[in-house]
Amino acid sequence: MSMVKRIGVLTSGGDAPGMNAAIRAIVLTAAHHQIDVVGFKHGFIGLLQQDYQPLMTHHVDNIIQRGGTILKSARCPGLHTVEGPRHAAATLHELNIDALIVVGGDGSFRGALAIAEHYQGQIIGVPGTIDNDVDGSDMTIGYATALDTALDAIDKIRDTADAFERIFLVELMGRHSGYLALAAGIAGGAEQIICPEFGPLDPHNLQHIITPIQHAQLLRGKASYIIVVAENSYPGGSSALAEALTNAVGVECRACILGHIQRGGSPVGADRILATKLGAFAVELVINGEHLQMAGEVSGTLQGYPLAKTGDRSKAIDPYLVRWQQQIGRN
Ligand SMILES: Nc1ncnc2c1ncn2[C@@H]1O[C@H](COP(=O)(O)OP(=O)(O)OP(=O)(O)O)[C@@H](O)[C@H]1O
Ligand SMILES: O=P(O)(O)OC[C@H]1O[C@](O)(CO)[C@@H](O)[C@@H]1O
Repeated sequence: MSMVKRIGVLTSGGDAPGMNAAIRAIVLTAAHHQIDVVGFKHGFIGLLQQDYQPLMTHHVDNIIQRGGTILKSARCPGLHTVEGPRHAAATLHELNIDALIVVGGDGSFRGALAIAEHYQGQIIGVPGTIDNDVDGSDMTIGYATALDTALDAIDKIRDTADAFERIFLVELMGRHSGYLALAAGIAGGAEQIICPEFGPLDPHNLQHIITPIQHAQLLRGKASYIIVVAENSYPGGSSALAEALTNAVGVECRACILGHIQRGGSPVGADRILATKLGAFAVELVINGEHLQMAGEVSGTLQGYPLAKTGDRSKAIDPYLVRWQQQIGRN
């Protein structure tokens, strides 16, 4: 039997579809190994405010299909203070938590590392963010669902863009990464994709965006034209870019910002499976005595990955898709 008696779990940062499935897998796997689970509410805030609840198997009935997170999530400025991580570790010691599992993005893992400076127990991460910008796992929990949500919206925008023969800019989330924008742009048949990995946009030189639009107009006449734009790609966002392009091209451009719609909804099958595997594997990492590792899946194989390296940004957006998009002159 495992020496670990009690595990803490929390969800932190932007919520992602599949976080509930991960919580469920953690609770069910822990129960199988006779390990108790305590869920901390609202991310790290639950550690600072001792806001928690025991998680029994019946608490995770009927949640695998639900978006959001039953534990709630939050960003926790308190953890950035000198006292915050010390305080969080004190809560874990006081409640006899042998290991903490943090479900979130690389920011949450930085928070976990700060707590580890003061905590005697084990810490394991599970990558949950729609941004897919975490090193050490091909996919993060929530990304597949967010991609499908974005596609559903892009397909609908195409209908109205087509009817009005308009240029649309569709802004997708991703903070500072273009995984979602590239994938949704390709799968949505976008005419152009703009994301941070293609280099910063200079508001005074938009010719490389304008020229392909003009070419398309020459070839096809007036027709729908969709540009998928990752957030933070242009000062003032896609609305400002739409205005700049309207002035430059002389065709009315509209911006559509999908925003938090991308974070919601029932997780697709791929996210439920990934979350189940990574949640279960995180508990196994704990039982095996691992510490400061993230449960990841690379090329179909579950593996631990150092938490400290998860934010290194070494996982590039798909180079094959980037090259193809460039070859066909659509970025
Ligand atoms: N350097 C740090 N030191 C201490 N705590 C941190 C640090 N970076 C992040 N955190 C904690 O982790 C929380 C979540 O981080 P962040 O807002 O970057 O989201 P994330 O986990 O990267 O997820 P997502 O990118 O999907 O929103 C922060 O609100 C903060 O409490
Ligand atoms: O909901 P908030 O705090 O505005 O965060 C938005 C950010 O969170 C993310 O959705 C990640 O979860 C980013 O893509 C986005 O930049």
